[in-house]
Amino acid sequence: MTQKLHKKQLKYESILKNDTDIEASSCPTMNLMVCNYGLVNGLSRKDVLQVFSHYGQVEHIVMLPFKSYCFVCFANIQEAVCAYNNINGKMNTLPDQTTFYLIYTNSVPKVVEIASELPSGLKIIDNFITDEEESLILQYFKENWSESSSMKHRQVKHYGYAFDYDNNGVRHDMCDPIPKEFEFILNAINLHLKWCPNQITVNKYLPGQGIPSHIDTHGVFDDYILSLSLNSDIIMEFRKGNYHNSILLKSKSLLIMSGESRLDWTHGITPRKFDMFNSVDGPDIMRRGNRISVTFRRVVQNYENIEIKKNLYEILGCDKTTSFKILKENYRKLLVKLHPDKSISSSTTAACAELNEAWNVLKDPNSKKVYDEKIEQCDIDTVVTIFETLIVTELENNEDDDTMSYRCRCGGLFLVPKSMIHNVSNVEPILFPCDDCSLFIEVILPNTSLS
Ligand SMILES: O=C(O)CCC(=O)C(=O)O
Ligand SMILES: [Fe+2]
Ligand SMILES: [Zn+2]
Repeated sequence: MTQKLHKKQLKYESILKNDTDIEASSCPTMNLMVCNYGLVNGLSRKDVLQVFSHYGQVEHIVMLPFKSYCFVCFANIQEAVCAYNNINGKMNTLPDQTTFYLIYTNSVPKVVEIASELPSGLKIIDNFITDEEESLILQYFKENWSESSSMKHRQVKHYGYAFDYDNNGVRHDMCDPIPKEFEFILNAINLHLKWCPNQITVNKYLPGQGIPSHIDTHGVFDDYILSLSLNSDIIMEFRKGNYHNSILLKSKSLLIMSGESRLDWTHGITPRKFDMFNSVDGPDIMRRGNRISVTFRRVVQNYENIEIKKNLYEILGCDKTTSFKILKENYRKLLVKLHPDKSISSSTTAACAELNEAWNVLKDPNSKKVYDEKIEQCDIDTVVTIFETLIVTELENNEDDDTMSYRCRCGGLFLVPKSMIHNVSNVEPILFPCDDCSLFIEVILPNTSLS
């Protein structure tokens, strides 16, 4: 065995021992651990069977939620040896032509289900609409789609009120009214909940796209948040503290969040091309299709009086980090473009007033600071969940690479560029995202002062 392969093997053995308290075996057994593939990197039970059943009778397969390894048990040792010799370290016949690294183990872990109990206040009505109704709405979107906001990870369209992603509130500028084609759904919702939404957000997700974990802003929207799923099933992740429940949303189902599930739990969709779910044989994965969701909310009555209008930075074509000089330049340029002396119309007068208002707040460092804090308050609803707080020596040093890393519980990796650790004078801990899920680690730097 090459030295590199041996090193890998030792690493996998220690992960196995750490995670499951199971020992690797130096001589052949009936059990094989696939060390580098599992549910979290998209391996399904069917894939495992396809590769292994070629060499004997596969007795059972143990897939673990959020793990990048799995286990295969044969009826006898000879078959396991045959599989080991033909598969370990060699390219397999799966469409992605991956290479499995295998070790023999003394036993296999007990099957663990993916936590999927509904948080309190959450309800799902399967088949809330019929196949025909689903087709009608999909057809409507096909013919009438114009994006409201181009988001990095999905397409979005709003009706009733425009959603403002800068403060997770709503804007009072132009927005299409709720189309009459949606009326039958509004009626059905009203029949169920005696509640009528006035704002609709449509999200279009391709496989691999998602939405970060968040709580829909309290105060702006009332107690119900509903989501109708169309065209593809998906798993939505609900998190609160250490709890993490994966909830299956089938197409045509209506998700109703209220109470605790709406106010205290975050919800999000991990950007992946597949989802983990509990099949009758145990945890497995399913591939995603193109999904469209229709979110129904009700903007609270007196929200009209709350003073979060259009983002002031956006008005000036810049953001929080823009320098005073550029801010001023932008203001001048926009003013010249808009000034009512040059083109007289009520809309330019309104735009001009808006521009002056933005400039008046942002030109003064004190009022700018107050405004920045107000925006940050609003941003709190986009929750960052910290997986662990670490010091630098707890990270794995990747010798032939300029990064350090740490394994997430989902099987993904937190990558930390070495330059961030050594050349940064920052005294605050820095957050790094998992490349696979919505968690962050917080890294305490050598020169971070701990209070
Ligand atoms: O796609 C979904 O079902 C949920 C969308 C969502 O959470 C939102 O728009 O706030
Ligand atoms: Fe949401
Ligand atoms: Zn993760």
